[in-house]
Amino acid sequence: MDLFNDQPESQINLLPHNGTVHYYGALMTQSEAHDYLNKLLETIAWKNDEAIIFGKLIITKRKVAWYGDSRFKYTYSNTTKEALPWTNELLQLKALAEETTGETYNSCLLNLYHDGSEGMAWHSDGEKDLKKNGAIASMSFGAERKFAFKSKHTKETITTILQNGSLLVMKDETQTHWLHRLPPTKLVSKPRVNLTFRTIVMKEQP
Ligand SMILES: O=C(O)CCC(=O)C(=O)O
Ligand SMILES: [Fe+2]
Repeated sequence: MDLFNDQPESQINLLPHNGTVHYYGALMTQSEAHDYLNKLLETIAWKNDEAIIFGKLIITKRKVAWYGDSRFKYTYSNTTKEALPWTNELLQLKALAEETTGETYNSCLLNLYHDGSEGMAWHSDGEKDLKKNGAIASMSFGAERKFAFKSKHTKETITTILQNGSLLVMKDETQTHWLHRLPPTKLVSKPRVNLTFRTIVMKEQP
């Protein structure tokens, strides 16, 4: 809480217009967050990500994993992934994200950045399998990294720092009007794991 502002940090919208982003800061002690980082590094089925960009198969250094309520299929960057069943830690963290944000989620995309040389380029999470304007809850473990938003219209940018054990939520029209990215940095040599809890819309799945 800031002395000159009686709103708790989590109620402040980081975006000036056309979307809502709340940052809750760390939801647990640094040592609890560290234990989660180690557990996630050990128990998640990490794989290098594959994307088809301009018809070319790209394999990223960053690792990813995809978990969900049932064996959801999820398509992004022209590749389709099938969700694995929740682990104990993911169920605990999903419950914490749901309780804190007052929303529910049915799936989680995980990213492992081995060090600051790995990041994620400007994008928005507007895939058609996602609930339109649904909340996306982003939890971070390990190295602190900068996270940035850029308006698709005015190009203004907003930057924040995602701490170990922290939660940020993006909702309303954020994905329609803003891009976000995780910039690479030479200042970070430790790993970071990010979890984004999402809502996939149930469709007829083969
Ligand atoms: O690592 C992060 O904080 C962002 C991840 C992200 O934007 C995504 O998975 O869509
Ligand atoms: Fe994203």
